[in-house]
Amino acid sequence: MSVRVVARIRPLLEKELDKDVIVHPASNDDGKTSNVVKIPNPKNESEEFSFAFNSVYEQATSQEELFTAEVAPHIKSLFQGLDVTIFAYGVTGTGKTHTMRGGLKLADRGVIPRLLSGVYRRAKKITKDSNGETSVAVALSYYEIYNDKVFDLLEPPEKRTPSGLPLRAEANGKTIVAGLSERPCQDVRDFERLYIESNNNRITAATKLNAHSSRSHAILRVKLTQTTGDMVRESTASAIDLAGSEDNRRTDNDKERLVESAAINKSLFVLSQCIDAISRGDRRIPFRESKMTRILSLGQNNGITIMILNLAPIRSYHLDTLSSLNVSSRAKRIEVREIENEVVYKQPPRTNSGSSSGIARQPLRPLANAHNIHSGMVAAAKDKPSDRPVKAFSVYTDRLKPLPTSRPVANTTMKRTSPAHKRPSDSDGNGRPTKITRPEILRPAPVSRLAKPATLPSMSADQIEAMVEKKVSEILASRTQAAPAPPEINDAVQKRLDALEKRIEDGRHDDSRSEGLRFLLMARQHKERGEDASALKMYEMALPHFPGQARLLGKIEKLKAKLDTKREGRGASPGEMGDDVDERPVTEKRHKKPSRQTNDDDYNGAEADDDDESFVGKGQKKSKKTKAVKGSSVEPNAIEDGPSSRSLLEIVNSRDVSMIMTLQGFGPKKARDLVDYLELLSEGDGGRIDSLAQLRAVPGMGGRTVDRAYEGLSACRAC
Ligand SMILES: Nc1ncnc2c1ncn2[C@@H]1O[C@H](COP(=O)(O)OP(=O)(O)OP(=O)(O)O)[C@@H](O)[C@H]1O
Repeated sequence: MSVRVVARIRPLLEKELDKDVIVHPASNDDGKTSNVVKIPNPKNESEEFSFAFNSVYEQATSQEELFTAEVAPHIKSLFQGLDVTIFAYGVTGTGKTHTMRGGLKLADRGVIPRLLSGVYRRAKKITKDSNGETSVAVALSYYEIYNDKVFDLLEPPEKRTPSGLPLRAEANGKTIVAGLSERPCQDVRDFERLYIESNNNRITAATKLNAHSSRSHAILRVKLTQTTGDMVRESTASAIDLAGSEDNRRTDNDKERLVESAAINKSLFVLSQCIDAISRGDRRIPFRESKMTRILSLGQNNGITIMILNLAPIRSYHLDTLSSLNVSSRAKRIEVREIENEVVYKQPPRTNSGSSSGIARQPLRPLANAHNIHSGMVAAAKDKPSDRPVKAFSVYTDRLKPLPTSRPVANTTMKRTSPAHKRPSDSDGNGRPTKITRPEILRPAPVSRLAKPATLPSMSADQIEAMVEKKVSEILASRTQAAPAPPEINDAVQKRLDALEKRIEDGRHDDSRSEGLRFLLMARQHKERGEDASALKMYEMALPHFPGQARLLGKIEKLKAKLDTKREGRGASPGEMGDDVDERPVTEKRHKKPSRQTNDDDYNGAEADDDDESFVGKGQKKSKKTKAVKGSSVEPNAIEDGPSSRSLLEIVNSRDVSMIMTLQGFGPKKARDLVDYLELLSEGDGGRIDSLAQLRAVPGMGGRTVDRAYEGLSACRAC
């Protein structure tokens, strides 16, 4: 099934009462809320963009209504052995913490306390119905990712180490936090005490945009262990309150807040890149570029995933809201394998006779390694398809078109024709919203609070679902074939990188060494992707941790020479250097004499069996490199084909003003002018810009702007 994405629009806050409300759910003809969120086009207020979700919850939706509709149905699945992930996403101050945690009053309790109440209630029932044969144990872990470091929230802050806890990939593909504590929790009271206590350990601060802004991503992991005789099954519910993205032009953040904000924005940027890459069908998904995305592992985790997009309804959030609508509407296309966790036996494993349901099963593992356990009773129930959660695709989905040749068509018919017949479409294949002429008079807020799934009269939901799934598979398959393969890291190299990462995360090094090894790891990853300038930057950042290390110095010199040759060969500005753009940190560092003699053990341990040339798949790449160093005519297409160029052109061709404004050097005017130009183009030859050269030639653009935008993206990839 795909990730279920629902939007929740928060009510106006007291201080906002005179503000202009611009975000609202579309209404069906019967006056009920549809699954579409509408927001004006910032450059033409007479038009509205529409974004379709699996459900939309308007301002007056209560905590209970949201929980009952979106989370409660999955508690049963959790007990059937499926992992459930619920996460709140949105700009700062839009209600993520309110949704996930909520207030202390009964009616204000958010998803997390309600989830726990539901879990205990069901556990009690299961134990009672089985006459005590099945027991259910609940254990909690709770941690935050702050400035890309993981801290245990069940431990007091003074116990934190500055580098935080390491992540580790398990053999079953799950990413876990090594050394995280886990506390058994007997009942709701036990949970509430622990939860309130540990929330005090979470880092929040007052910002201009939110008086209690979460400065970290908080992840609560509820582990359920069901035991019946010698059979045990574990499943996990993860509830994640992401920190909100913030536009620092609006925050007046001080230095500390800015550092936090940069870490938050970077991880959310990586998340959006992951979502884009998955929805494009890319082979490489940049999960590893932030801890939050590694842990979330969107589309990699089995089970059920629900994304709650929190939205503020007012104008001051306009561009930020558009941007998060864009990202989240793409997330709907992410497929998650719905695999139940395996029954494990306390005694030597027996043959699993009950696995004929066609569900992909994981092999039996000994209890010590068991992650996911299931009671016999529940296992028996898995054959009943009716117990499975409702599929997210059931009625609404994006109207998918192949990327990105299509351009959005102004949809003027949707406004008044029966929405039951017209599938509201939020986007073209690129997640771009459909423009809809704005009604002259806005309808009053819909009477119904909860969005009901739309129905199509002539086809059953199953038929539609099958049709949509088929279409999606076809499109993804054709994209995979058509899309230029992103630079891939070959298996052998990936293994080495993983080994190095494991070594770092084993934590056998002091902080400085670990930090140095991390930079080496990143350097190698960049180098593998052909991003030499970024690799150089990382090697240079590793240098202070391995002072005087001759081979490291050698690598740095080699890379510098390579980049210099390229630059001279091309006679181009740094912005034209593709991923090899010169983004070196302060040069003095490089020439500084090392202050102490190095102990090279760690460095050699990390780099041991490979020098620059042998590291990368030997022979064939080597010849490419030689060419690259020598050639002035080398790779004129490397810039155009590089990942940063592709991202830049993709953002430009999205014609999304808010997205374009995220590019370095693009203010609102430049972004709007560019979109206008693209609109003009589309009347002629397709309306796309296919190369940086073409972008530079756009009237009023200027080569420098393109270079700056390019550099900004390259730096983002490097940071
Ligand atoms: N549905 C709602 N009903 C009533 N108040 C709400 C609702 N959603 C949010 N609020 C209020 O809006 C304010 C901001 O909400 P909250 O702190 O949850 O935002 P956030 O998205 O978690 O922000 P950040 O990312 O900065 O942590 C709070 O005062 C909260 O009580």
